[in-house]
Amino acid sequence: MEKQPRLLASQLLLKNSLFEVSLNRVLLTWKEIATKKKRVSGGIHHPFKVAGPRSAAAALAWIASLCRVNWMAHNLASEFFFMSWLTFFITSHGTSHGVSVSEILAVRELDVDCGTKDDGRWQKMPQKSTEAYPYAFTVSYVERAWQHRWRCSDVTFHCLEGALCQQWVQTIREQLTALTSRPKHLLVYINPYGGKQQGERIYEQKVAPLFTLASISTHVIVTEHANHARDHLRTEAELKKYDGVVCVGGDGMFSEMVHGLVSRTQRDNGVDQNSPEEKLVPCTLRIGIIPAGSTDCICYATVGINDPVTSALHIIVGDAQPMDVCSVHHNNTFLRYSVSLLGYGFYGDMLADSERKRWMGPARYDFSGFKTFLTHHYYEGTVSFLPATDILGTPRDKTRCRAGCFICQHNGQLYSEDAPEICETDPDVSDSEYKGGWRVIRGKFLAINAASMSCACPRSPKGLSPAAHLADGTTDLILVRKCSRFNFLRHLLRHTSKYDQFDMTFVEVHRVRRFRFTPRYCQSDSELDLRENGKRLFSQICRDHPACSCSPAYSSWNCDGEILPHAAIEVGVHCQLIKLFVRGIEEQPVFEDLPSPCVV
Ligand SMILES: CCCCCCCCCCCCC/C=C/[C@@H](O)[C@H](COP(=O)(O)O)NC(=O)CCCCC
Ligand SMILES: Nc1ncnc2c1ncn2[C@@H]1O[C@H](COP(=O)(O)OP(=O)(O)O)[C@@H](O)[C@H]1O
Ligand SMILES: [Ca+2]
Repeated sequence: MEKQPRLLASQLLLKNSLFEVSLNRVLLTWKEIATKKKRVSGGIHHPFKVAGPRSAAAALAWIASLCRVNWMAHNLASEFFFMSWLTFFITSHGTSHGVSVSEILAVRELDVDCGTKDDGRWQKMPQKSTEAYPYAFTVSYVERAWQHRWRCSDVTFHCLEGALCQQWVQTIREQLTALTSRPKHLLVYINPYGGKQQGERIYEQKVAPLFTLASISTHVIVTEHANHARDHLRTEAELKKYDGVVCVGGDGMFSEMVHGLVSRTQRDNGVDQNSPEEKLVPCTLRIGIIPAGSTDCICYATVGINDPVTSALHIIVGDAQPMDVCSVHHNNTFLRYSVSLLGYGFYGDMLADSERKRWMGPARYDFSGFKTFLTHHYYEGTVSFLPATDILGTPRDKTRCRAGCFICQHNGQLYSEDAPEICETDPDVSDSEYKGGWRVIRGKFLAINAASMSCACPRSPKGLSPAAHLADGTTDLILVRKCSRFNFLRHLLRHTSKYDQFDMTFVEVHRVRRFRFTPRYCQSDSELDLRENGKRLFSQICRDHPACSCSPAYSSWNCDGEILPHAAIEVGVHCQLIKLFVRGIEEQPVFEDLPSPCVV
């Protein structure tokens, strides 16, 4: 015989505050909880310990037999903890599944009499359960899927009394309203031409329904030209009306958001962006990225996957992750900000070539990457940098920047205390000097890269600098000296394997706070003007042997996917200048005896 809900306990729970009830251990047993909708088929690695069925037939039988949901109000020592952790457990065959309130997306009452709403998210209740238990509500919550993906799952609760049902809904809504970090109003910019030109479709089909479910209102702008979003944010947007801004596109689109927001914040606070030494004011609005670009490095390196649904869910739950931003100057004039890659030589040349092949979509990078590899140009110049000596962590660490990173917290605190820089000298390096704490290296380089974060992306899941941190106030300066094509290929290939790309004689990596690059030959203003207009100069061919076809005098900088025509630049890191609607890459739990596939 089935157990009836313990009404006394449930009434007590709902009449009084959850606080009071938390003093008594309460277990409410609700009868016949039916459908968990949106089941994902096959290959799901569930982060919780779930003993799932092992075959499709067993899975169906198991789903059909999902029989009981127990809402448990725990007797917790800390009341605060209780408030943030109203936990529900779905029990089946002795297994349970807990969901934190902070990961509940929405709660909705169901009109059982009229049948369940069939809007693609709901499923018809079994006739037997609707007759016996005519009231129901559905809780949508975050479920972790494979490789850092998040999905929206639903669980429907049935009961005998309408009032009780409403009280549950109201109580859960109150809990959700108390989560103040969740955005309610968002300003969304869609780049219709990014990546495979799917931005609008991705937003309408995958993201907008989730924002609606979570009662987030949006103002959506489909951009009409490059820099539309940047200029709108910088000058026109009524930012006070919003809890955050969202871009649908790639790294270039994200870069527009950063430029718009950071410039607006500095202007509002009277900060001169042209001064390289100026301390910038952090932005208060968080930025969300719905990946729809070609590389999606920022999204991939902060979430662990470039998946629009996952990113939308991180926005809904109100995640926040601070991020470093580099400012780039030339002759005391502000050029750009960068959050991921600043690359001269290989990545600059590849980007310049790929811009002419935008019609190829994301494949342009493979084509231009291959072509640039074959040209094998090197560039002469001087790199000066201020090593970050007072911090935790090095670019050769085995540990990675993950959600709640201790190194970012520690180094971020150091930065805000304005600790003085101390630089030790290294007498072993023959072609480098030290000048006032700055280290100077001259040479011929195939690539000079600065990675302010790992720069992990689908092409290189560990990234350009796997141990770099999102918010530690430093950038990893990677110098790849002139070497054979074969060795350079080995270095590049190591970005895609478990081998260390820095463990090669012609590669060095330094964790720095500031750096400068000066090409061996000065660029004239006329050269710069022509480059700014996208033209490549004949005068770029080798200065020593004008008739030969060896390396040009200058490359360009790839600044988060935008080309900088100036070769001589000065770069400074601004610790935690912006915040994203992400939490950093979550550690994935280690499974013992994981059923495969495990369906939940
Ligand atoms: C022979 C195998 C070579 C494999 C090399 C893989 C190394 C990959 C490191 C990639 C770092 C990417 C850093 C991010 C750069 C983006 O900002 C930029 C613009 O992105 P988007 O706006 O989405 O177009 N993307 C690039 O510069 C392309 C890098 C692709 C490298 C092959
Ligand atoms: N409506 C538009 N038309 C043309 N270019 C645009 C538009 N909106 C944004 N852009 C520009 O497109 C470039 C690439 O955008 P992005 O979204 O990063 O795609 P991808 O990853 O494919 O490069 C960015 O530099 C951005 O400034
Ligand atoms: Ca950093």
